[in-house]
Amino acid sequence: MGCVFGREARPRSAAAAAVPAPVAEGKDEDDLSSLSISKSQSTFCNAEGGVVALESSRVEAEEEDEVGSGRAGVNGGSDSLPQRQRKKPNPRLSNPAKHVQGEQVAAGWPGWLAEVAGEAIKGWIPRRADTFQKLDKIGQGTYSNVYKARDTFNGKIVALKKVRFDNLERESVRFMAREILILRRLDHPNVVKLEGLVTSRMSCSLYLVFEYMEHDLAGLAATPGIKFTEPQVKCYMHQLLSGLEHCHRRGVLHRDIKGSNLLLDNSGVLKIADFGLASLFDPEHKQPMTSRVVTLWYRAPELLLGATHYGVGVDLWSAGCILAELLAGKPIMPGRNEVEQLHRIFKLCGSPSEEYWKKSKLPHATIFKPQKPYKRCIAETFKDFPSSSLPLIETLLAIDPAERQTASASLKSKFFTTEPYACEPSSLPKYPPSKEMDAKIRDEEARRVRAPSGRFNADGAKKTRPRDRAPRAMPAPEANAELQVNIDRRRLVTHSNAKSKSEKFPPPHQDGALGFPLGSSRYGDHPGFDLGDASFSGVLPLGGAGPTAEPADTSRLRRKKPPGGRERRKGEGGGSFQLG
Ligand SMILES: Nc1ncnc2c1ncn2[C@@H]1O[C@H](COP(=O)(O)OP(=O)(O)OP(=O)(O)O)[C@@H](O)[C@H]1O
Repeated sequence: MGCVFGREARPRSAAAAAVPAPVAEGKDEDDLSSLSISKSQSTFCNAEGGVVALESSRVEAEEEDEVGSGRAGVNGGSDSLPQRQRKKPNPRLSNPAKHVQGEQVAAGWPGWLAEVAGEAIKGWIPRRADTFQKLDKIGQGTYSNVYKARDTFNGKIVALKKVRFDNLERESVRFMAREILILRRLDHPNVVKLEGLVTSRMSCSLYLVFEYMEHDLAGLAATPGIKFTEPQVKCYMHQLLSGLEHCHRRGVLHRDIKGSNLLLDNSGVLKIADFGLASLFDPEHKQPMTSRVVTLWYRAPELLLGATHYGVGVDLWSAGCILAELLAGKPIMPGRNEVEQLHRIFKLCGSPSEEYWKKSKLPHATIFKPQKPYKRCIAETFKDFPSSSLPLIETLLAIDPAERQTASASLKSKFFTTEPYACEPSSLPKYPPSKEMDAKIRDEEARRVRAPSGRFNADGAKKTRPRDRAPRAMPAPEANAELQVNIDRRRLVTHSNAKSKSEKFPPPHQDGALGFPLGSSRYGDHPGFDLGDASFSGVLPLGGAGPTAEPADTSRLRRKKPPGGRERRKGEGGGSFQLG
């Protein structure tokens, strides 16, 4: 598909004349070989010696000034940013001047990208597409496909995340630019590294180049026969919290911590990935943010209650859910919708104190406040967990985000300082491929094998009962709710449909984990939560409650399926093929 967005910016510099037009207009976007760029542009965009290196060393110096703190307040607590960092312009809003755009186009970037996302690509040069050999499709996200590929320069295996811009809306491009800017800010062994970008002037897609990671924690945890020991859980959690500590120190909230976004390589190293929902935050200069983030099962109560000023606590809540999930062997609060999710939270963690209801002034407090308070029962529920894990779970799953520990403080907790200690990542077992996608394929395969003896739908497909399906966490229904165009679009949708927020989630029959009882955990059984409690009668408010509390983002959802139908599954599509 050719570009329909914007005009190709005319290079102004003399160097621009040396940049030939690409030859690939109209070719299949999936085919990297269709992109052709001149030799003069073939420098790898890993311009670590340029802007990235400068940024990196500056932030590093700032990070050293940081003092890890104690509590994660609703606006980031004491995990605050140093003064110098705060003075930087908001990269979400700034874009280089026109002459810089011209230079970027001269360097090989497409005009549509330089025009809208100039700040994100600043100092980088696009990598030639034909220097990668695509090997396999390894993942599918809400707005991207992820491929395993070989870098033909050095033979290194990488992951290429292809972001499509089907209709090339500026806001979608800006949104992706935010992810790139955030990734460029981060540099830590437990955070996935953006190694470069691949694009062409005419193609309407962009490839993000990442180091390749063999597994993700959700896939691994769902692999039959894999049970994590206490030292292994400590090892994963230590890495997760170290990565989060780094993100938070650099002013980044991830806002979608869950197992499938925690990637693992064959040496046992865990890296936080998928910064598509991440946001920059500055506790000193509060900006309202959307509360419609984080996959439901890992979503903090303040978000469910509509908070628009929140901080690092939202990621730490998710980390608490993951810790308990790793020990329990299954998700601990698999709610079907926001009402049920909040109910599960209150039943396990207790309902908020009167003081919290008063001080927090959360938008949905009046709707969700239970008629009678719930008592906290984490210790009883998880009585068979290792005892040193309980204080950490207690603090990470604190209802009041001000009482939730920061990542830095969590890393100093008894959980990590008492025996048995975390094992070394390199001592973790070597697992077969185990992405969440592999787990889904395995489930589908198992269903297919069972199909002959089962009942069939009218269309001949085997009916599946909820308990046949593997648990699957529902992603946040929106991604870029802070972007005005999406806010406006959602307002329109809201007013025309007048649907409740929960209706935007996949209906119950699409979710395999519904009513999943909390039983038979690795560390003993704990009761499922009875949801038939008359004292909790939350009704979700209708949309239109304000710009940051709107229903599903349509642009991100729309991108979920590529035009033209069925996705190739892992292993399909003919093995290795040369791209260039
Ligand atoms: N560096 C990597 N190495 C290997 N696999 C990866 C890598 N990055 C992503 N993947 C795989 O691709 C999947 C989708 O990637 P990612 O989560 O970044 O995309 P997304 O479109 O932002 O997804 P989501 O819908 O979850 O927001 C991941 O769950 C993972 O299995």
